[in-house]
Amino acid sequence: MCFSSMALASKILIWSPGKRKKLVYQCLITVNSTSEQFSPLIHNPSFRESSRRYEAAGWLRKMVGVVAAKDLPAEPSEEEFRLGLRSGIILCNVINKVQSGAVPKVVESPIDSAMIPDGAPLSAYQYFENVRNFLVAVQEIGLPTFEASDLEQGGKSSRIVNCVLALKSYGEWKKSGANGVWKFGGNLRPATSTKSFVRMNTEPFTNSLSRTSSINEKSLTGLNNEAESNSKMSGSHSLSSLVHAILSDKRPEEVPMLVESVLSKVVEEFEHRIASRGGEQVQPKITSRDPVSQSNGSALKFVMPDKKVDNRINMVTKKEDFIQKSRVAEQSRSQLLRQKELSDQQQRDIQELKHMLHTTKAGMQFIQMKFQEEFSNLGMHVCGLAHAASGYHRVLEENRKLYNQVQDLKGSIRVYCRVRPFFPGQPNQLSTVESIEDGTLTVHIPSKNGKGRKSFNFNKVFGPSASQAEVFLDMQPLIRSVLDGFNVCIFAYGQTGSGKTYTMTGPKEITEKSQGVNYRALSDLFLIADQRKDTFHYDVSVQMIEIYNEQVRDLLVSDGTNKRYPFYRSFDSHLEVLIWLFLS
Ligand SMILES: Nc1ncnc2c1ncn2[C@@H]1O[C@H](COP(=O)(O)OP(=O)(O)OP(=O)(O)O)[C@@H](O)[C@H]1O
Repeated sequence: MCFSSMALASKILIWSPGKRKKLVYQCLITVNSTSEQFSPLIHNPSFRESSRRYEAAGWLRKMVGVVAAKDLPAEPSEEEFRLGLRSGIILCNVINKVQSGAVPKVVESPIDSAMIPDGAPLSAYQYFENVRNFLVAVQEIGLPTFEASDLEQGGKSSRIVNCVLALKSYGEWKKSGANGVWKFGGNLRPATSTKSFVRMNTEPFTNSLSRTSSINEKSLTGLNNEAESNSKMSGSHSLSSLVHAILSDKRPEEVPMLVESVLSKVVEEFEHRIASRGGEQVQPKITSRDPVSQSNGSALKFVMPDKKVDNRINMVTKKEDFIQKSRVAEQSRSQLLRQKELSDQQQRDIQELKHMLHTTKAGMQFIQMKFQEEFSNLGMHVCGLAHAASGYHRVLEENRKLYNQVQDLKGSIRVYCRVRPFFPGQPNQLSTVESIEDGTLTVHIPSKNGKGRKSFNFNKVFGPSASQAEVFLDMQPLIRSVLDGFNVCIFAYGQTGSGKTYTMTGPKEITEKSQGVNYRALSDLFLIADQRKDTFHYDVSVQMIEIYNEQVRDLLVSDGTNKRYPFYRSFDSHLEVLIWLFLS
């Protein structure tokens, strides 16, 4: 086979939604061929290099036309060659002519790249898209590649030349009908670089991978079968040989799909291995026992740069672990901080509560002590009161006895005299009352020649100016004796119109001031009964009778049928008793 080496590369994007993290693993599969050496075209190195460069430049100019290739001289120096191709436009346009659509989009810069001094930064689009897409396309076809840095100052133009001549050879082979096995006789050097190229705009690329997977499965199966038979034939396990043997009779359009399907298998394997890293340490190497090679039946064997891949995976894993650990540590640190703050706050609260409890306890003890003190004082007061009450009752009893003794001493029968004033209309008439001195009333008797007079003694004599209140004041002590169990009788007598009713009841229109003895006596009795209600209970009843013509009549009988009282008492006929009070 013609290739001394072939580099296949792909970038695997693994989306880990749980960790919200995008991990990019780069996988390089280098397939080393059996060392098949090709004879150099020309033994003089410098001549050989320049003639090859001229050949490459001439072919490129021919392919794009001299106008488009104005920056690329026909026989360029190494620098001219490099500068002419630096923008990647010529390379992309040429490869598109060799294989239509190899670079889907060529970025044409309005800036003249020739005007850009060497070392000046090119447009990012030109640099990354054009050159990179060209290199990806070259890889996909299976041609030798170069480094993007080879287009910069100090880069190796020989690798660019080699790539261009390989592209030329491939183009001529296709033009001739793609019969037989395509051979390239260029001076190829093994691709030692581990750099890979990824077509810009990776999304469509990955979409195409998934879209063509079913087709590629079939192709891959066929590829494996063919590879197996080829490997038997050659007796070698060179993947390069096998791949090229298979690719040789494939149409160029199918090649990228086949390569993609191989890469998709690699991606699956990597995903599988990355996933299996969660539970156990990674099985580092993809060998012939790995699922990819086994499922393919596997004459197709990938000899991977396991150590590098594993190292990178380990590094990424370690980095992940480190990030994860530092995040966990950060979280636990902040959690600890929060817990500490919470704990401090709780400690402060506890101290405050303890202080409050202590204060409340002291307050309660003080209140309890005060309460006990007041309780004992109250007990003493109650005892004193009880003692005083018993003493009071004793004193009250003595007082009552003394009071009633005084009443007795004053006389159990008392006689009072009240002189009525003249009626209105008799102011000029002479009064028979000569004088009133204490209990003595002196009256004039005209029949005895102006000398006739007579004195009468009473307990007390009330003159015409005496008020109702003054009259009652002398009777009040006797009425109060009723509440101590003494019987009292008050009655009035006198001739008609002398003022009995007025004294005992009051005038026709009674006011508080003109109330007579009956009203005042009853009010006084009820007042004292109310004052003594906690000590004594009194029942009060009233009876009103009339004695007239030696007949006693009950004045409170409402139906009037039996007004006559059932008993008779003999009174002097000239006495008229208005009110008989029974008080108990
Ligand atoms: N101290 C007094 N001050 C003013 N007016 C009085 C006084 N005493 C009696 N009177 C008046 O004298 C009149 C006769 O009094 P009263 O009716 O009390 O006499 P009496 O003795 O009850 O008569 P009788 O025996 O006919 O019932 C009444 O108009 C009364 O208002």
